[in-house]
Amino acid sequence: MGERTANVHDGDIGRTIKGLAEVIRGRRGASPEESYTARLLAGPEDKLLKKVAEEATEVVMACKDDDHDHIRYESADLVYHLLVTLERYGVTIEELAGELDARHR
Ligand SMILES: N=c1c2ncn([C@@H]3O[C@H](COP(=O)(O)OP(=O)(O)OP(=O)(O)O)[C@@H](O)[C@H]3O)c2ncn1[C@@H]1O[C@H](COP(=O)(O)O)[C@@H](O)[C@H]1O
Repeated sequence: MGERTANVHDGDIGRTIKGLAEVIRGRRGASPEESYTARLLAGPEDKLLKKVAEEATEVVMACKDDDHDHIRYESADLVYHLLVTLERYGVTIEELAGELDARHR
């Protein structure tokens, strides 16, 4: 975990998530040898779905340890794998935002 550190951020999570989703979309058709994301998008469905479950479990375990940095790190892994999942199954980031917005308006 230590090789990646938290950056101070301007708080525009929407821009960050959208940018990452665009990078992930751009990996469709990329070389699986060169891109982990391309492997998740084009490889066995179960490989991706197991990663989502595994990363969610890691977030839970970090919470049980009350380990702030680890929670942040594992949550980033989970969000990334969730975004890859949305891309693979054709759910856009705009649809996700619409779903969330509809719940608090
Ligand atoms: N945000 C991420 C990101 N978060 C986590 N990961 C990868 O997710 C994997 C999770 O780590 P694990 O230790 O659980 O798994 P592993 O042992 O490495 O791999 P497997 O067990 O799944 O085979 C690691 O390989 C991480 O590098 C990510 N890989 C890519 N991205 C983003 O995706 C972009 C495209 O990356 P490529 O995949 O290189 O095209 C990058 O620029 C990043 O912005």
